[in-house]
Amino acid sequence: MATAVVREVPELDAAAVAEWRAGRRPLVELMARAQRELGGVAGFRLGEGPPTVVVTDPAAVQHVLALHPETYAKRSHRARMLVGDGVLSASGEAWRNQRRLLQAQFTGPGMRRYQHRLEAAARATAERWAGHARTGEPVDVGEEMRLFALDTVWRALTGHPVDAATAEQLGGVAAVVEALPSLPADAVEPPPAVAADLARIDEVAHRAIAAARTGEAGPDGPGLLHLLVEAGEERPEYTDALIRDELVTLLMAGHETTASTLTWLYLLLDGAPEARAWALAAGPDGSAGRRTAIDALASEALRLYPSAWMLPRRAIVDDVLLSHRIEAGSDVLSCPYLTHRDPGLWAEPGRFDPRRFTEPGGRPAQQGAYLPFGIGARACLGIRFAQREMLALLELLLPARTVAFHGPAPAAAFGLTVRPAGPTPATVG
Ligand code: HEM
Repeated sequence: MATAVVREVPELDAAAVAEWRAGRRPLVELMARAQRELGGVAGFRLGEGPPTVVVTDPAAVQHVLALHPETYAKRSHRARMLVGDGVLSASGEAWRNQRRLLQAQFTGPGMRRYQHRLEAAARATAERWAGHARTGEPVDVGEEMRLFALDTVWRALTGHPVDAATAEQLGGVAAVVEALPSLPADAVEPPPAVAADLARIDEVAHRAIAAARTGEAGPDGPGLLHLLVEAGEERPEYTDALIRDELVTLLMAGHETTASTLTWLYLLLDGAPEARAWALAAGPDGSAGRRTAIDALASEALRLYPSAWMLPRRAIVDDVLLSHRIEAGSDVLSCPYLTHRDPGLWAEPGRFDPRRFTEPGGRPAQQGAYLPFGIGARACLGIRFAQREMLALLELLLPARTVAFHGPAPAAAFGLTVRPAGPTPATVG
């Protein structure tokens, strides 16, 4: 039987890495160069030890994330400062149990319970935008979307709409998410500004936990937080610390991502007004045709700007990945952002065209070629939640309101998520 030849991962040379370091450019640029020059499994060395491996080939992405999660362990070192032992960063048996408890809330009957809360949050935003349109006062679209996404997840968690003071305090989540990637990899203590934000977030979390324990359920019935508090009554592992971590995890994973996707979508529509017209022409209000088209708008925004643009893992044993030798200890970085823009997979990858998601053959058939929500056991827990909340909002806003940005779209900032690097002021019409 023929044995496949196993070779080393091709690597950028030290000069390329030194040039990148000297330019103080974001990591995504070095990753993009590795992919461009060396292909879908490519490496570079950032220090002593094994190389960092960038994985963009769909079959390799599938291997790492979906087929061999036990070989490629999730690495959430920096995120842990914010989300502690929550389901996003937990591992092994603890992760399995935590995921099982939450999973039911995000599928079938659980999701049905939250549907009208998503819709209520969407209506509240649509009403606010109607006010902005009347007064003509400028809005920051990114901030508006953050408020919407926060309100949605807060209603799911607590049963109550988010109040202004809580929303203000939780602004720290965005600040922490922004600050974390620039901390040294071995940082144990957060710097003072991050520590202050974390303290404010903790205060909100502990207040919400106390309210879930003693207070009344919200007007929409109990929230997900009540479920966690109840779990704490029966299962010793659900301490207040873990309930806090789970709450902050859901707040972070569940609002930064959706908010930046919606903001990117509006920025992209600004450059492609025909796409909005196409979606509105796909069917009347509330029709299946309109919904499919709106989903396609969101899918295409997530192709160009997948909020979780990089999915880091660490090889915990030696492996062979598409005939490349992977050494135990290597950082293996899947990168939906680069896979989604690979010209070998996508026609005219830089162009915003939602029809890719509605027309036959519009997108690559390979698994692993499109993964804004990740793939495999650690894929996003909130896929349906995110899709439904975005649909609920866009069904109301797209036909009713126009958005005129006051300047060109900001560049992308690649932190834990990919966000617009600056404010996004606009007038709503
Ligand atoms: C457009 C919006 C969203 C995007 C693009 C997104 C993307 C992702 C991705 C790519 C992962 C996998 C990370 C990895 O493999 O390392 C993930 C995990 C996760 N997401 Fe989302 N997400 C979104 C919205 C949400 C929402 C609304 C929630 C909850 C309300 C949520 C909760 C989670 C959780 C808890 C995990 C960790 C799952 C685990 O490790 O078992 N996400 N998300």
